[in-house]
Amino acid sequence: MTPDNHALQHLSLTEFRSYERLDFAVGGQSVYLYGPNGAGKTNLLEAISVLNPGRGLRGAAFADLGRRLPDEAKGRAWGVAARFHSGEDEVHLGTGSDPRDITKRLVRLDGESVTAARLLEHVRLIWLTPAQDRLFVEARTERLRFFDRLVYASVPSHASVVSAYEKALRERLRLLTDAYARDITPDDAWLGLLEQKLAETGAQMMAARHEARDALQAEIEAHQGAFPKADLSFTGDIPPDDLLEGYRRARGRDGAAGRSLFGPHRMDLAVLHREKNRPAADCSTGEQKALLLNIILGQGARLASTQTLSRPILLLDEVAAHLDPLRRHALFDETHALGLQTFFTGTDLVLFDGLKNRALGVRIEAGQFIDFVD
Ligand SMILES: Nc1ncnc2c1ncn2[C@@H]1O[C@H](COP(=O)(O)OP(=O)(O)OP(=O)(O)O)[C@@H](O)[C@H]1O
Repeated sequence: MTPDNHALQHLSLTEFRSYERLDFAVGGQSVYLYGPNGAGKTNLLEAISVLNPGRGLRGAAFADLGRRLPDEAKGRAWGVAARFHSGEDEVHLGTGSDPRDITKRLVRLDGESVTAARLLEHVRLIWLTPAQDRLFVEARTERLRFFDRLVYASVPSHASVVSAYEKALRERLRLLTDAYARDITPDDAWLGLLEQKLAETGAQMMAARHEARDALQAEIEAHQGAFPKADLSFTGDIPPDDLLEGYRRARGRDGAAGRSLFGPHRMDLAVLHREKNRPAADCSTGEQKALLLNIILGQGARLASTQTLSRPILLLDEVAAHLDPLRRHALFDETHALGLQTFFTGTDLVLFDGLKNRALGVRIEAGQFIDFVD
């Protein structure tokens, strides 16, 4: 396979999880990592996943990512560095512990300190992990977070809009609960400003979610794959013009409840198994996984079709083992046809038969690369 120009070429880890040091010449290829439980396969995917804003694919705090020996109380300072080819240029990205505050991380782009949001200009990530197997049955906030991640892969500003919204929401709630506890009237001018900000960012947030949903659904329609089609919609949608008044009216209730009960943060992603006409939550475990893959591949197609230099990266942790051979091969074919740089993990080499000559195979044992299979 010829290395792709716009893909991840090289990855280095320093004191990251179980890896003291790792230099991996990815060469722009798709990769399958195989080896026994606890070998360090997911840790490697997690290292790639921190090349985006927010937490990585395990949702772990940054302080927990550093290598920690059994007798050490806390993790060491860690770092992940990656080299991409973008067109004619090489791009060097790095992220790791902030020495001033281990709970934070620093991000570098070609040696310069930048905000984490800048990573989205160069790395477009999608991931699917065993933790997401329960996505359709767990709390609404997890589904929304999952969907927001799909949104900001194509609309990078969505990440900062969501965080500005959440910050204003927290401030407003603090004012309201404080006023409620002390039985006083909250500062109207201050609340008004916060609600103005909520209405503005809330409207932007909803618009971006709808746009992403429409684009994703269009890809799902266009795609004749082996996975069942998902119909995506939202519940809890609010007309943007009603936002400001809605927050104002919810003040008393929110202060008393200690929760923000009104706003687009309470939206939910509804997913229907089209063929069965059944909500995803009522589908079998295998069907739910297949629906998720339909969504993930739709997202892959959506990102692959947009004109940017970087090739989307797909991280699929322990996905291959859960599919029957027909679907597994379909997954290999589809990710390859979409031109995604995919990282698969699994315990057995035999799972990846269908990837011969299309991906680089790496055997991992106890945090060491043991063997390469081309
Ligand atoms: N901060 C850390 N420092 C040192 N080791 C760690 C740290 N965090 C996790 N580990 C260890 O990393 C090892 C590898 O974990 P990982 O999840 O990558 O395994 P895996 O190969 O994906 O296994 P499985 O097939 O069971 O999913 C585990 O034994 C875990 O205890």
